[in-house]
Amino acid sequence: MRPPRRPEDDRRNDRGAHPSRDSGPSRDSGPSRDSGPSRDARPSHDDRPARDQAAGDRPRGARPPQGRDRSYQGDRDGRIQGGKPRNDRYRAARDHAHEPRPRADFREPTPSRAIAAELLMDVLDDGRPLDDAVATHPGFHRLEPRDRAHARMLVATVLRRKGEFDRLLGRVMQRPAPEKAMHVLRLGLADLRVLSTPDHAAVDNAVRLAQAGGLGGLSGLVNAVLRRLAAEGDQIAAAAKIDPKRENLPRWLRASWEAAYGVETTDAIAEVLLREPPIDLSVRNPREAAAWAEKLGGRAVGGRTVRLDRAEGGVDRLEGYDEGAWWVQDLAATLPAMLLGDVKGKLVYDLCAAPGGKTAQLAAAGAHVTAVDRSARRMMRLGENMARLGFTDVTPVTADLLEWRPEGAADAVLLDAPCSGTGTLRRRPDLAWSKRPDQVAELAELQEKLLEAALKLVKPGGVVVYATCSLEPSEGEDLVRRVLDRGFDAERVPIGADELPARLGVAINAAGELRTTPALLADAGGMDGFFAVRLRRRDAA
Ligand SMILES: C[S@@+](CC[C@H](N)C(=O)[O-])C[C@H]1O[C@@H](n2cnc3c(N)ncnc32)[C@H](O)[C@@H]1O
Repeated sequence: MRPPRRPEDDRRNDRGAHPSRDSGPSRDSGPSRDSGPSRDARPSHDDRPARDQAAGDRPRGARPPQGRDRSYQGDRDGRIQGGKPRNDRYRAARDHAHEPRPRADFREPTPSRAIAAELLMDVLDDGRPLDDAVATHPGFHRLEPRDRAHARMLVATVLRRKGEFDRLLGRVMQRPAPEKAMHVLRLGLADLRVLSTPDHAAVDNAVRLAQAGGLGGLSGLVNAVLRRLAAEGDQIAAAAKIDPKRENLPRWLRASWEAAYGVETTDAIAEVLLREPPIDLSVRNPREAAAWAEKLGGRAVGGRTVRLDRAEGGVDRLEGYDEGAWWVQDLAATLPAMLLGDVKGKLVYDLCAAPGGKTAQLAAAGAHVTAVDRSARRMMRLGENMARLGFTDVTPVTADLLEWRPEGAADAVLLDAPCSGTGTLRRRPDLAWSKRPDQVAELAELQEKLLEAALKLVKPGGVVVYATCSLEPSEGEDLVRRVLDRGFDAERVPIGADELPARLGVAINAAGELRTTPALLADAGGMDGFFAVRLRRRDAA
């Protein structure tokens, strides 16, 4: 079913803040999962070597570029079709992943669409993380806030629906168009099928966009394809059994989730991933969550979260931002720090801490926090965030956890390990098309080492909470089992439902670990997929 049309000719999405993790330097591009406690509107660059970044937790890794001439079909498993061998192209993209490249691929028909098309080229063709592409696109930042939000919404919609759109296009096109034209068509479908733009405006905009992109020779094709899909899209989708929740995940990801969670839950997750997520704010004083919800026109969910549908003009324009009353953090991302229990007055090592969402939680709870991260750039953000929030009892350390040797052990440790981020696809839909299974395996190796290092940094009898924002068991449940089976001097301390906010007890698995998925509390807007386990280092004999 298509959503009802809105009457405006060229509907601009009016969500002021598009939540995405570290989503670029404008204040109207809000952050998300644990984008850290600032307005979080900065590029998610970090300064690790390119190779590590590619394997890192955040969308650092350039995906294998897919070539502008890639076919519109058959890329759901991320395979490259034709062109240079994948590794060369991947390496090339990775080496240049952080270079801002001025785009001038499209002259503007409507500025937000031209920029959306260029961002799609950055992300899907050149393998750049969306947040980075947005952060470094000069034209994007020259747009009015409303147009920026619209451009982001268009890009996110295409990234969320790419599988479905490509199948639809495949039903009506005899052969693939050049990839640049495919982006124009995908944007047209975003308008037509999701964003409720009236048919004639959607088609017209796409034709003008094609012309503006030097694709004038294909404007007839764009016109014909989109007109046909405007008129018959629903019937064509039904006849071809194109089900959005089944089409929009790469095959390997779907297979991984079906194996871990079953088909029904995977469908439910996929369904949530189609929707724009809410903006979650963590309130400094959890007792004030309801009051802040009322002030900001949101609703209180979980322990300390205020959930907003939108933030007109950006989160940093909201009341409470300047005074540091809250920070942006997905509801699920608030849970791992809660598992440390009462940390007041304790020395806590927050490992892999930047940009500081969990550091802020620990500091707000009265812990003496040492926040360690190897990324100088992200640590700078952590420093800014702590300054805005007024937390003075945080000691920042820029260091590689695998080499860090503090003077003493901590009372408690939180390790929020770098991961594939597949739990955060609601806010970072580009990850679906950039992550690959071999990267997940590489990350699991790193996570194991980091967990072993973390266990050595807590006093005997102290607890370590290990967390990732991944839905892959290889970065969560399986990894912990492996580490414990190897005879590590640690044991799980099962999580109790009474330690979690209401309705989240269901997220505790049989081993007493936390496993959230985006389908949890779907009726209230869902949450990121997170894994967390609490381990106690055994007392020395
Ligand atoms: C999931 S993010 C942390 C998010 C953060 N805990 C928060 O709540 O805002 C993972 C972090 O791990 C850091 N990291 C990756 N490898 C590391 C290592 N070997 N040593 C220290 N930090 C590392 C990355 O720089 C990144 O900031």
